[in-house]
Amino acid sequence: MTQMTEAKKGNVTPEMQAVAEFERVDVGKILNGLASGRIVIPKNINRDTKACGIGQGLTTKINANIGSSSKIEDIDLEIKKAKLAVDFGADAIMDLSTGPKLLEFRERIMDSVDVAIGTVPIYEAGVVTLNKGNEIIDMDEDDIFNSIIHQAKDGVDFMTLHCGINQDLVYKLQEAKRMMGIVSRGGTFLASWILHNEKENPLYSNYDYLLEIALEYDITLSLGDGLRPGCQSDATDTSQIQELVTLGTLVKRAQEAGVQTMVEGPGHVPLNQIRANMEIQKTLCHGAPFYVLGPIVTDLAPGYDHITSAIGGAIAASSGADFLCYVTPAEHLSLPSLEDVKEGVIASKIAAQAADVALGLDTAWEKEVEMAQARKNFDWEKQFDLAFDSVKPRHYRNKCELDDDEMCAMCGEYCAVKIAKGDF
Ligand SMILES: C[C@H]1O[C@@H](n2cnc3c(N)ncnc32)[C@H](O)[C@@H]1O
Ligand SMILES: Cc1ncc(COP(=O)(O)O)c(N)n1
Ligand code: MET
Ligand code: SF4
Ligand SMILES: [Zn+2]
Repeated sequence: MTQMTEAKKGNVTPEMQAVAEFERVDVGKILNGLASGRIVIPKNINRDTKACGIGQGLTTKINANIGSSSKIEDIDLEIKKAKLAVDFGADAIMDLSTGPKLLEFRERIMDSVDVAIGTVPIYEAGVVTLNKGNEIIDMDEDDIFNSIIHQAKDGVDFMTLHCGINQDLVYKLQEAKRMMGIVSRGGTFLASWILHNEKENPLYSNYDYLLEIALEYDITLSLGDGLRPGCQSDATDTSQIQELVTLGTLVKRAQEAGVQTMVEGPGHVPLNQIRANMEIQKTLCHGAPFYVLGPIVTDLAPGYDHITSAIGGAIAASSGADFLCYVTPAEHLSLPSLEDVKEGVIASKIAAQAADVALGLDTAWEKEVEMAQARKNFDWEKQFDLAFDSVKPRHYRNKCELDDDEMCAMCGEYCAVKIAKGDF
């Protein structure tokens, strides 16, 4: 049973009901969205995950990535990051750990938050192989599928699976002479495996087996973009689009099988190409929810990539993307700190809300109206309460002590809002 197979039968699950109430839409809309593959609710049958709908007509959701790397492995810090991200409004957490203790990390992280948890099982397959003293290219098909099954049993709700990066596309990429080659970690694991073993990507050749596993546990597939562009000049190139065409065929097979499916997208994309990218994805991928990383709209701001991504994310979500993967100020430089996680989540929340306002969603507009009323009424506590970050604005407000609540230190006595209040 999956949320999708139930929806196809016309059965409303408690998760569909919860999503409808949260979004304040008719449950029939959620049912139809799930049945047609335009909405997903990532929730493994083995996990008590808070229901969260992602897709057409729903508010834009955001994901925060956390996890260890081979250079930094601190479980308590990663758990703090996961909790902080959820406190600041992350709808999902991806554990992207690749440190030697990744198995223990995933278990502890899954226990510490109740939002949907995503992973990239090929990382586990790779790290387990390395831990045995072998190279990543020595993985066999069983290693890959065993990681997927193991994580499915453990309750992982959605999985990034780079099913579209097949042998043909890897050879074509060698001819294409891209500026940045491959920047996807899972994508490089598989591409180098394909080249060295001269074999087809098992996630592509054994896709039907993958669908069987997903169906059994209700794993939401997040079809990975192994060939996403890693710089502005690689965006929307032949390799990226060829992979998307392949992903479109895989989406259709998953939807027919009753497996919930999203598609992952770029990456690094010039602002003027974002809308077209979203439209092409929706068309080629049969309306499946689109989960984008950024997009980063200029590569000249390392240290500020939460901003380059929020700009791209706002355009993306207002033109069709449904799920934004946060990017932190540490992107391209290091593992994020707690402060970086907070900034990444807030930047994504800004992008999501900006898009939802542009899309005319009632729930988004109501909050905007409430904030305007609080500003007009000089209700500072209400403003802090409505803010994505309630600490920072309070700190600014308190920097200058004022004996009058009806102004701030910007205009002081000449506060326009105060002067206008009686007359307008
Ligand atoms: C694909 C995306 O995942 C991010 N990413 C990869 N590994 C981690 C990690 N351990 N913690 C946080 N983010 C990570 C990259 O920075 C990129 O933005
Ligand atoms: C939106 C999105 N895209 C991709 C990945 C996986 O990362 P990678 O492809 O580098 O393994 C991810 N976690 N989220
Ligand atoms: C180019 S470094 C890898 C992560 C990167 N930001 C990306 O687009 O996927
Ligand atoms: S430069 Fe850093 S972020 Fe980019 S792929 Fe290499 S290790 Fe990952
Ligand atoms: Zn990048």
